[in-house]
Amino acid sequence: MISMSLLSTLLEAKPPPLAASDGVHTFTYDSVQRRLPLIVEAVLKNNPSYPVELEESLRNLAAEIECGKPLQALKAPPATWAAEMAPLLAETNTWFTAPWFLVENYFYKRILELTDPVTGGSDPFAAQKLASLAAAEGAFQRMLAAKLDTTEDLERLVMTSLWGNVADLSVSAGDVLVTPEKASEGVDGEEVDDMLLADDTKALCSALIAARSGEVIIVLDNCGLEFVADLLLIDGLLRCGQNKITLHVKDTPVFVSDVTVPDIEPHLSWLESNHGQEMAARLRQAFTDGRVEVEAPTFYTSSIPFYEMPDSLRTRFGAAELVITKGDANYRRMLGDLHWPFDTPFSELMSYWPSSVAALRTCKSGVLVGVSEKVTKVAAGKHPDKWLTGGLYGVVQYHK
Ligand SMILES: O=P(O)(O)OC[C@H]1O[C@](O)(CO)[C@@H](O)[C@@H]1O
Repeated sequence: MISMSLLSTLLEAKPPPLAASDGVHTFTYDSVQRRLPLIVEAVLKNNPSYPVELEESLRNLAAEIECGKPLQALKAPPATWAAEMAPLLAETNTWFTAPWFLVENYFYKRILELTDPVTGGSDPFAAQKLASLAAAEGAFQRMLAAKLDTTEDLERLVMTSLWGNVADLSVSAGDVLVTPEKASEGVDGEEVDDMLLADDTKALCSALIAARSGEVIIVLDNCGLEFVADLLLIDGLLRCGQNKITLHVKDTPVFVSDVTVPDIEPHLSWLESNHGQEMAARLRQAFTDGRVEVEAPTFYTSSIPFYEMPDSLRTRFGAAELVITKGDANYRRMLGDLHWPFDTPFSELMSYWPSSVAALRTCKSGVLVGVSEKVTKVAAGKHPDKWLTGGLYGVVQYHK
């Protein structure tokens, strides 16, 4: 049942959004001031054929961010962006004072604004995405050895998809992360239970089984190991008789490694060249006969929170039995990227969602809900610097 009123009540005491101005020692500040310029550097390094003028304009963008200059209007803003930016421009917000979620999404629009006219719309992160896929090889072979391509044990597949989210290029500022092993360890590893701050896996798997005759929408996140792990889950669901799965991907490159439509085929071919031929054949068949479809709503490259989703998306979600969102940035969008107290109940906040919904996410930002103080204390005690933002811990959260 949709309850906007509960959310409205919670939003009356709306916590502030995360922003770099939270403090120079925060992860958020570091993300903007140091890591966004590094992402620009990685684009330059991975695109050696860019003309000198483009290199210079990208370097200027990095310099603008580093010293927290005021945000500028986008040159040809996509539909919603003019409205998203207007109040911030009116108040002369800077890279540091504007809400972090907007700043990050805006950053990728600024990159494309520079690269698209010169490259005809080539993905500036294409080389990094391919490198991350190549780096997934060892983990994928371990997943095959663990028979994840034949199991119907949804809990294992959900865990694998969750831990696939560890490998993320925007967190590592564009370098391939060195820990894809984590995803395959996550398959069976005993220590994994300790690494889950919230675990609704069983409820989610029951919901998946109950949803078999309907549609499941999966809001994808990263290319490389994460999407490979997601494909294992998708294949497993199909083998369990799932009638329809719709993949929601980004309409334009964002957060370095997020899946866009052109990224899908290289992943299927990669499976074929890496001992995953049978799985790839099953997936190709499902794409052909329409059991798997792909949609790329422009909403996902806006900075708008899910609770303000357009009616078109609300209707899409409402028609599905279950929506699964992957990754940290989608989690932040679900929660408006606000400083909610960590023990705010997930289900209460998600009461606005028009269907059942689950979040599979490793913790890579200061946004977290649905976790008791006791649990956060233990995690913070063990890994004071990393527990909240280092991708060490994960959550599987489900709202019916
Ligand atoms: O790929 P994911 O899991 O969405 O993570 C991306 C995360 O990385 C970051 O870029 C880290 O700064 C966050 O903004 C974002 O939440």
